[in-house]
This record gives sequence, C-alpha cells and structure tokens, in this order.
Amino acid sequence: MSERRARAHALIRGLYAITDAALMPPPAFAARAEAALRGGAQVLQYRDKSNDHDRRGREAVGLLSLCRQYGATLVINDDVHLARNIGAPAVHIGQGDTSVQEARALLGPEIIIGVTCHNSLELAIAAQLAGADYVAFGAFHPSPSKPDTVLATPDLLRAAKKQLSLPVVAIGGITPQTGSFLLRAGADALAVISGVFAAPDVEAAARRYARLFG
Ligand SMILES: Cc1ncc(COP(=O)(O)OP(=O)(O)O)c(N)n1
Ligand SMILES: Cc1nc(C(=O)O)sc1CCOP(=O)(O)O
Ligand SMILES: [Mg+2]
Repeated sequence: MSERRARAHALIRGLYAITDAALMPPPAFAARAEAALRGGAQVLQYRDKSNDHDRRGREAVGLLSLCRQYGATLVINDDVHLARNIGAPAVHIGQGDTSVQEARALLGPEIIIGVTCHNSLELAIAAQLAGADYVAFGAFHPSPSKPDTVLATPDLLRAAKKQLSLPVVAIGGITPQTGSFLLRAGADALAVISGVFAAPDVEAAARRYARLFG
C-alpha cells in the first residue's frame, strides 16, 4: 500500500463533520467548527458553495489552523485550487467535479483525494483505480442538507469493505443511532452536517457521534 493510502486509513476515520454556511453564519463560523473539533471530530470538511473567494479563503485558512491545533484533517470540498492555495491535506470531489486524475495532476502525490460514489460500487472501484484515497457512499437516509440524493443501503458498505482497500465514508441524514448501525456494516467514518451543526450544543452533538468510535 502506498504511504498516502496508509495515511488515508489512519486519518479518514471517526466523525467527519462538514461545514454548512447556513447553519454556521458569521461571526459564529469558526466557533461552531471548533466546537465540533472539541467534541471529537477527526475530519472536518470545508463545504461552501458561494462565490465569495475572499471569505472562502479566510475561512479555509482558519479551519486549517484549527484542524492542526486539534490534530484533525481538513478536507476542502470541490475546490482543488483553494486546496492547493492553502496547502490543505485533503480534497473531496463529486462525480460532477474535477476528475481524480486532474485533481492529482494539480495537487501532487501527497494530498488525500476522496470521491463521492453515491450508491454505486462500480463508481467506487473506478475511483480506487483512478487513484482516490477514500470513497463516500450515500445518502443512507434522507438528508435535510442535500435533498437531491439517491439512497444507499448498508449492504453496499459490506460489499465495499470486501472489494475495496480504501477507507469508506457514509453520509446522508446520519444520527448517532443510525450511525452505529452503519459502523457495524463497515463504515470507517460518518460524515455529518445537520446532526452536528444544527444542534444547539455543537460540541455535545459531535461527542455523541465521536463516542461511537470508542
Ligand atoms: C464525505 C462527502 N461525501 C459526499 C459528498 C458530496 O459530494 P458531491 O456529490 O460533490 O456534492 P457536494 O457536496 O459538492 O454538493 C461530500 N461533499 N462529502
Ligand atoms: C453533502 C452531502 N452529500 C450527500 C450524498 O449523499 O452524497 S448527503 C450530503 C449532506 C449530508 O448532510 P446531513 O448530515 O445534514 O444529511
Ligand atoms: Mg462536489
């Protein structure tokens, strides 16, 4: 196994919290992100669909510094140029985003690349062959944060664990209760937006997920 994929196995696990601009409006953005890290998030994805480049740059740099402080891994969603500009350790790309090959060519051999594979083992096998370092499946439940998803089943996680050698992330409407079932089916990480960032006490909510990982 390559050094980078071994690093992905070590880093892409546990609670994988994803930021949400609507649930984390300024000036509370950084404080809510830090609360998730205090609660035990091991991975934090910066997901912001706006075109405000200055704010996106500032927020991403702030999150990178917070993640370093807490020993967590920052993942930049969609924007490979932002990831390169700030020296992020990981990016996440979807099927309609930059390809794995293009992202790798731009970002080099060290960066961890994660790929959305919806409910398709075939997409995941292709992502692994293309050089991805983790795959994400979902949505396992209807998602309040992203209503236009297809549904995935726990059997997909079981099949993926047998056929892939990459960490597997589960996403979509996951609560601590349903998360425990997905972990038993083979998920290495639980990616969550609303379950963490819509909670009045973000740290306590994050801790409820983090505890599932022992
Ligand atoms: C961990 C994780 N899994 C899936 C997604 C979804 O990515 P994508 O399909 O590109 O959709 P957007 O998030 O970009 O709207 C994700 N971001 N993170
Ligand atoms: C960003 C994203 N991608 C999904 C997919 O299925 O690929 S579901 C989703 C949103 C996850 O947020 P919540 O935890 O609030 O459901
Ligand atoms: Mg995307």
